[in-house]
Amino acid sequence: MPQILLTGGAGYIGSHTFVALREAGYGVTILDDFSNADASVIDRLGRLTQGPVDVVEGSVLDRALLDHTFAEKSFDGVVHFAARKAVGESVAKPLDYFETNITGLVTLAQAMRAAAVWRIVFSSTATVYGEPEVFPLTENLPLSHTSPYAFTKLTAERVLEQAAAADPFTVGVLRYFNPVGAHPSGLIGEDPRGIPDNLMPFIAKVALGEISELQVFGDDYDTPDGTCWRDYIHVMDLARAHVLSLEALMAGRGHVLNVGTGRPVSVLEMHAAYQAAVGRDLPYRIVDRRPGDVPRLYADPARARDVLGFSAELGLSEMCASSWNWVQAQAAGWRFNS
Ligand SMILES: O=c1ccn([C@@H]2O[C@H](COP(=O)(O)OP(=O)(O)O[C@H]3O[C@H](CO)[C@H](O)[C@H](O)[C@H]3O)[C@@H](O)[C@H]2O)c(=O)[nH]1
Repeated sequence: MPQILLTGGAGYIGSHTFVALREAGYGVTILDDFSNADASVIDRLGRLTQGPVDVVEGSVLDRALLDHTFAEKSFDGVVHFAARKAVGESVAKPLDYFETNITGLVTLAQAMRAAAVWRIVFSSTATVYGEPEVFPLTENLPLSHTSPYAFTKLTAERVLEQAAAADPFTVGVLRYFNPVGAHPSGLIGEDPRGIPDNLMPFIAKVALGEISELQVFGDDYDTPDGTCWRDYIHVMDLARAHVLSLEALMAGRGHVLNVGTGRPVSVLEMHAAYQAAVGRDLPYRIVDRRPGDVPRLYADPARARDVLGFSAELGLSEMCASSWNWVQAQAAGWRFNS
């Protein structure tokens, strides 16, 4: 059984990828410092995969811990999620983002090099395309950054590219578009702390009655209904893309790929789909544009299909239904009773 080190494996995308990897027959060890994840996720992963969950608690900045972890087990590859991911926070605390997202990656890559573990799947983001003007987005477009967060992801991509030019790393870079939804069991999902920044968790809180209304940030964009277009991808599809990415790395094929559906969805379309999943109207109000938002962002998913055989299978209704299932399960309090 191939063994994978999954950094950030207790987080939102990491936890779903844990399940997908276990179901695909991989042995998985999670490395997580639980700075943005609840420790109860581990029990739930155990329930979902009906087995023990190997966890190392700590940071990718801890070189001694990484060396110890790589010495304990012979790993065939690493899937690296552990990072900070809030764009707004990155503007306020850029150095924290550089430390975790860039120094963390370099420390991990150094430890991998020392242990001769050469395969890595890296979590990147569509924000590396900056403020694009050509759509859909193909991987060969020029890259830029409009926030410290985007800078860290772009820099990390380049760190890996240059490391792979010198040492035998095989690298899979996955540029996620907008991950949403949850595992159909309702046992794992996105668990943002405090008031969410992102659209779907925000609508979910409106549906739960925790927030009175959705604020739609601008309806005067150059899109059919005036609200921004994004490429939302179900986290279950995204998790599956990581398994396929690892398989390609095992076959010696590095890659840089968009992971999206290629189908843009407006804010109002997402709101309507969530209402349909919930079965009642959810209040919203149009407010001013949010600074920094780009009107359109959606993938050309062709390369991921050609290179990995990956296509997103789940649509907007499954994204909304699974999110609603998850937030209701959480609200019902099972997480405290499990
Ligand atoms: O309360 C809200 C929240 C969001 N939106 C709108 O919904 C759309 C999606 O916003 P999100 O915050 O959910 O997602 P973003 O596309 O802004 O950003 C996300 O996707 C990016 C890549 O596309 C980065 O990865 C980033 O980290 C991640 O938060 C935007 O038009 C935004 O203005 C609202 O109208 N109201």
